[in-house]
Order: sequence, then structure tokens, then C-alpha cells
Amino acid sequence: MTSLTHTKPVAVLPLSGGRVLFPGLVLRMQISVSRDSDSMAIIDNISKQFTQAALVACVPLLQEEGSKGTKEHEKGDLNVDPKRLFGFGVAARIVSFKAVNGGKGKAGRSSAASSSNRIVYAVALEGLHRIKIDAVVKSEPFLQVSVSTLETLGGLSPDLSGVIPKSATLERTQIEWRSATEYALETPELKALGATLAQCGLELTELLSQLQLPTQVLSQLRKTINEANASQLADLLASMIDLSVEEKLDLLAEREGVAKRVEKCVELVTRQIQVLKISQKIQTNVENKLGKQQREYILRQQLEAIKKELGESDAESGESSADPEFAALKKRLETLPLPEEAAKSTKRELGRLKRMPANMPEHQIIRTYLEWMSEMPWDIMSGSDSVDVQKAKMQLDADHFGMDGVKKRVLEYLAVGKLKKDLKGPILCLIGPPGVGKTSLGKSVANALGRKFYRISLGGVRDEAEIRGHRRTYVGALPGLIIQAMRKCGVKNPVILLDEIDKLTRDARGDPSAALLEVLDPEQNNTFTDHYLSVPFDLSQVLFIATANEADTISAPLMDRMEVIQIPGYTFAEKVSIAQTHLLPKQISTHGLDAVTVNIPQNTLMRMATEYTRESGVRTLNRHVAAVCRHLAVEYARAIERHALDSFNGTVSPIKLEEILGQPHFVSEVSERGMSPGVVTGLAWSSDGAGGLLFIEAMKMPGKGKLKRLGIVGVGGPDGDLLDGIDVHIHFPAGATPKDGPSAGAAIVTALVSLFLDQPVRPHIAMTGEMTLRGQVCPVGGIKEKVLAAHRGGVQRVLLPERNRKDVDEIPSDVRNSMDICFVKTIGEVLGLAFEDGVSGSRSGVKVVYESKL
Ligand SMILES: Nc1ncnc2c1ncn2[C@@H]1O[C@H](COP(=O)(O)OP(=O)(O)OP(=O)(O)O)[C@@H](O)[C@H]1O
Repeated sequence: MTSLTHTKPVAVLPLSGGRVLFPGLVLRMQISVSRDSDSMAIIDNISKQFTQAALVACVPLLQEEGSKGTKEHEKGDLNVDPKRLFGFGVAARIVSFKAVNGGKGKAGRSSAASSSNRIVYAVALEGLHRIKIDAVVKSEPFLQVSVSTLETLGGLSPDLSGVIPKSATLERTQIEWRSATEYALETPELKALGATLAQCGLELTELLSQLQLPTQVLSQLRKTINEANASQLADLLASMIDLSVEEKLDLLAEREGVAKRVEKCVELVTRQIQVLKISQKIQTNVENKLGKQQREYILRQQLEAIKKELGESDAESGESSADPEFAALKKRLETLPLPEEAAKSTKRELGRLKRMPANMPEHQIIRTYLEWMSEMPWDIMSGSDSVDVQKAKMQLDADHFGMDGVKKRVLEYLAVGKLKKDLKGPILCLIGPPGVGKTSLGKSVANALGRKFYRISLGGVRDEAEIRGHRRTYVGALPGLIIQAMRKCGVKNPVILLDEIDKLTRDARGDPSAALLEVLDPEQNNTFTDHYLSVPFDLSQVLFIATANEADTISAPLMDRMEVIQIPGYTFAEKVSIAQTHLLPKQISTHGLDAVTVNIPQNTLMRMATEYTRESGVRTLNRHVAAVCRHLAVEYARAIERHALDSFNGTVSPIKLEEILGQPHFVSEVSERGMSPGVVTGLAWSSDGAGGLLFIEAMKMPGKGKLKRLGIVGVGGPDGDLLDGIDVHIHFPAGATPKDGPSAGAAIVTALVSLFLDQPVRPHIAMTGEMTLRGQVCPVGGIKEKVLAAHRGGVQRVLLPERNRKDVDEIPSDVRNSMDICFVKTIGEVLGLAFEDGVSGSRSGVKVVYESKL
């Protein structure tokens, strides 16, 4: 490559900020200069050049480390350090030059009328030729350099002065093209490259046309691409595409010839085309995804804006004429006496709902939430304010037989509530075996108070969210059981029965009993916050009653908040009375037998209770009563069909009972089992709170003496060790009876003693008590249930640990009086009472010796 030295030194116009001017193109820029003498000198020079249509060298500045370059640019200093000049530039003609802030058109000192210290000039420069900077000729008062014109097109060196057009008409557009700026030597290679580049250029124009450029510009661009030679085209396209400063400088200073520059340009333009194509593809994808919903949303927004302009907007009134449901919901919510937080939350959500298109998923979520809010009983009460204790007593008595202790406690509770004018106080927890009327007592309390009743079954609830609800962010979120109950009741003061509170379980999702703590605490539950509603709801007017089968599995903090009322199982006599007074009348009317005389005498009911049921409550008994009523209903219906009503007999004798119910299900096993040595009746207490009999059988089998010696009872025979050649098996028959461990200790020892003595224990005896190694009998739980079970099982003598004496008071007196209840401290006493003649009168010659190993 050769170059032609241009003789006259040229003034330098530095291009900061990564700007590069290519030949053939027009660059518009603003120069901000301070009013110091140096800057003014260059401005003077530039304006002189402008008037003479002379040249400046537009030379890109190399970026400096740090922020110095920026500072210089800000100062608008045209006197840059010569070292920062890039070695190549473009000789340019100044097409226009104007002061824009306060100047008077042409540049010069006269234009410095601005009050500012700086003057901003708008400059338009037309690139003519690539130049190489040979030397800095002068740096004061402004930079002047000597340059060589690069022979870019195969040796033809243009005469710079000759190509400068006389007219300065290029101001209108930046891409206006001047075909006379360079001369192309059309080698075949360059021609081919030029064609390729033109192709690329047209493709680029096509892509740009989608960016909604004015058609005039586009058609001019196409025309120019078609007309320009390869070199011109390369410069034109280079100015149009995204290039880094380095790439621009590389194209500006390309010294290997035009072909190389065009080739590089083809590459860069192709890259730009790819980028545009990819971004267009992404855009189309995104647009498709935006889909119908978003479009509708945007349209709605526009519609709202148009309505607003027309003064028809419903934004102020908040009424959506298009959605009557929304309007109704809003009205309902506005008329509700909502507490402050709830009012705020509903107002906010109403606003959101109004702005949201109906088919957005969140729309439905907000609407459901607002419906919940509108249906909550914020201040609706039921029943009278004051409690009528006498009326409540009558109601409880009418609904339930017996249960005196429980009824008394409930009435006390209500009386205190009446005096205090609210029912705040410990929550009542009814604990007892299944079927003893806990749930129905709760219902009866609600009736007595004239309040609504709702039962929440807590059995199997394992997730905290079931009590306290899910946050609205979850799909399908709902309020918890408590808030659901409140909505269903529709009043603020219902009686809510928390059934089976002992069956709450916990797992990884949290502890539901922890959530219940807040519900059951009278001091806190006026601001119970469900996760779904997320505003406090007042539960302080609710009367909570909990029920459980046993207290052991209820968490201690929960237990602490409740007052426990034990409901024991019923005795046979009580069951018979319940059947007579409640179960039978109900079943008679259920089976349509009101018109006839149904008579189930007491002895029949007693047989039904003793031989057909073995339960603490009255559920099975009720079922049997129902079965009898069904039988009578069939007989009565037949009698009507046969017109022989006289033949119908509504009396059920004990014999007839067997015809109806079949063979008795339970017989008294105690006396039978008590006859054989090694068999003892223990007493069990199952986890559901029911008591039962537990038979323990010990048996000798040939073997190797497998049984650990029990420390307290040395059992030795005349011929040495009793376990020689035998194994002892201890069996607990009646698999259906739930067994608990330690409380059968005394019974197991007694069974072993009975076995080795070969002496049966006395009949109709049962015992319970834990054993220590020293022979002490320790207290056990469930005494009441166990004694009632023993009574039901026909036991006449019960051995109980001495320290359980206090529990016996709770046993109904008729049961206590009908049994021989003995309290024992040691195994010696147990054995003494268990055998008819004590242990001394052994038939086997085996002696029982008590010795303490401690
Ligand atoms: N003392 C009673 N007087 C009249 N009816 C009774 C009495 N005890 C129980 N019942 C009746 O027995 C049936 C069962 O009672 P309920 O369902 O209340 O039992 P529960 O103790 O809640 O049992 P669970 O622990 O299994 O829930 C009810 O129909 C109830 O009316």
C-alpha cells in the first residue's frame, strides 16, 4: 500500500467517546468547549476552515486508563494530548458549524453570549478519505498534523482538494452518500466481494425494515447499496452495524488493501444479520407467549384510559358496570361492619380485583378471598345474651340420663358466664370412653344456650395448615377448620365441639396442636389470625368444648388451657336406665312404632346389656335396641297386612330377645376360668379409655427351665428347683382385649403361684397392680374403668393397689356396694386374698416363701 503525503498541515478534530467517522459518511456531533483561549483558537480555526470549505483531520482518540478521558470530554477540551491520537483518521469537510447555546449562528467569539462558561457547537462533518497521521506539526494553540492519504484503491491517489464538493447539502441525513469520494479499481475479486457485501447489505436492510424505519430512508439505502462500489459499501455498512470501538478502528486502519477490508466487513455484517435474526426469533416467541390474556389486559387498560378521557370512568365510583357480581360483592363488603384491618384488606383486594382481567388466574383467587370475607360472621350473634341456668339444666337433664358430675360442672360454667356476662374461661374438655355421650352433651349445651352447634373432628388432623389455613399464595388455598366452621355457623358465638382432640397427630408439616393453642386461649383468641384470611378474627365469643378418649396423648400446653371433666363408662344399671329413658323412645319413633305399645321390660334390657354388649358407652346397646325395634316393625307391618292387629305383641321378653338377637355374645367368663390352676383375671384399660377383663394363663411345658426367676417370690418345692425340665408359658388369651404392660404384674405373679401350687384362685376375683421387685404393689391408671369392667364381667372381689384407694370414690356407689373391693400393699396380701384358704394350704407340697432381695 502506498500513500500520498498531503503537504499542508491539517487541524485535528479529536473524536472522543469511541466515535469513528468513515469516508463517505456524515457525522453530526456536538462539541462543548470552554471559553479559554486555547479552545477558542481551535474554534476560530475550525470556523475559518468551514468558511473556506477546508479540511480537518477527524482522528479517533484512544481510550485512556481511568476516568481522565471522560473528564476531558466533559471539559470539551479540543486540545488533547497528541499521544492519545489514533494513528489513522479521516480527512473531513466541515459541512455545518453552529453554536447551539446562546451563539449567534456562526462560530466565533461573537457567539459567546451565553452566560455559561462553555459553548456548545453542533458540527456536521463529511468523511472524505482515510488518512494516516505522519507527525504532529504544532500543538499550540491547537493540534495540527501532517498526514498522508492512504491509497486505498490500488494506487489511484485522489486529489483531496478536487473531491470536495462546492455545495454543502448533506445536512439532511447521516447516510447521504457521495459517490465521488473514492475511486474503485474493479478487480474481479473485489467485484465478487462487493457483490457479496451488497447482498448482505440488502438482507440487512430487509431486517431493518421490520424495525419500522421510514420507507424513504429504506429505499434510499437500497439504492445506495446497489450503486456503491465495494469500498464505499464497506464503509457505509460498517457505520450501520453494531461494532466495538476496536472493530471500528480496525476497519478504519486496514492497511492490507480494500479487498481485505471488504472481506472483514462481509464477516461483520453477516454476524449482525445473525444477531438480528436470533433476536427477532426470540421476540416472536415471546410475543406468542404473551398470548390472549396479556393482549386482553392491555386492551382493558386502554379501554379504561379511553373511558377516563371521556369522563365515563368507573374508577372513582369503583362500580364496574360490566360486572354486576363485582358490584354486588363490593356492596356487600361495604355494608359489613368489618374491623379495621379486615376493611383495609378488603378495600385493597377490591381495588386489585377491579383492575385485573377476569380470566387471569389471580382474579378468581382474589374473588374467592373476598367472598370468604363477605360471608364471615363479623358481628352476627345467635341466642339470647344472658344464660338461663335453670333452662339449661332442664335441657341437659332431658337430653342425657345421669352424668350428674358433668352436668353440674357445665351448669357451674354457664352460671359464671351469666354473672360475668361472657363465657370467657377455661375451655371444657370431656374425657371418656367411646359412646358415653361426650359429643351429644356438647350438642345439648348448645341447645341449652340457644346457640348454633358445630362439630370439628380433629381425628387424624396432622397439618398445622388444616387448623390455621394456607396462605393465599398456594394454589387451592383455603382457610383452616376453625374459620370454615365460623362461616358455616354464620354467627360469632356458636358452640364448637373440637371432637377427638387426643387424636391430633403431628408430622413434618407442623404441629396442629400448637395452632390450637391460640384458638383455645381466651386471652388470645379475640385476634385469631388464619393464614388465608390474613386478618384477625374474633373467636372470643365462641364456646369451645373439646372431647377426648384419653388425656395421655393431649399435648401438655393444650391440656393446660382446658378444664378436664371425666365421663366414666356406664354401669349395667345406668345403661338400662339410659335405654329406657332415651334410647328406646328414640328408636321407637325412628322405626314408626309410635302408634303401638312397645314394651321392653327391665330384665330384657338388662340381659341385652350384660349378654349382648361389653362396652363402656351405649352405642352397641343402642344398635341392639334398634334391632329389636326393627324386628317389631316387621311383625307390626305383617299384622297390618293380615288385618290381625290383635295378634301383634309389642312386649319383648328375655327369651324373645334371644330369638331376635341370636345367641348371647358374651357370657360371664370369670367363674369358668377361675376354676383352673394358673389362670387369673386381670383388668385392662385400653387406649380408647374403655376398661376390660384380661385373662392370664400360666402353663407348664416340658423344656429347659426357661423363665427368669422373679426376685420377690421364691418358689421352691421339696425336690429342689421347680423349673427343672420344664418351660413356663404365660399366655394372655382374648386377643381382642388391648393389653397394657405393668399393671398386670400382680396378676402374672398370682398366676405363676397358682400354677406351681396347682391350686386355682378363688372364683369371681380380678386384680390389677404393678409389681416391684421387692413385692410392693404400685398404683395403676384407669381404676374406675377397670372396676366398672370387672362389674360388667361378674367379678365379685377386686384387688386394687392401696394407693388407688382415692380413685374408688368416683365409682358409682351401687357398683361399689355390690363388690368386695380389697386394697393391697404387697404381693403377700394379694396371694392371701386370691386363694380361698391362703397359699399355705397347698395341694402340691410346694411352699411359697416371700423374701426381699434388697
Ligand atoms: N347419658 C346418656 N343419656 C342419653 N343418651 C346417651 C347418654 N350417653 C350416651 N348417649 C347416647 O349415646 C350415643 C353416642 O354418644 P356420643 O356420640 O355422644 O358418644 P361419644 O362419647 O362422643 O363417643 P366418641 O368418643 O366415640 O365420639 C348418642 O346417641 C347419645 O345420645
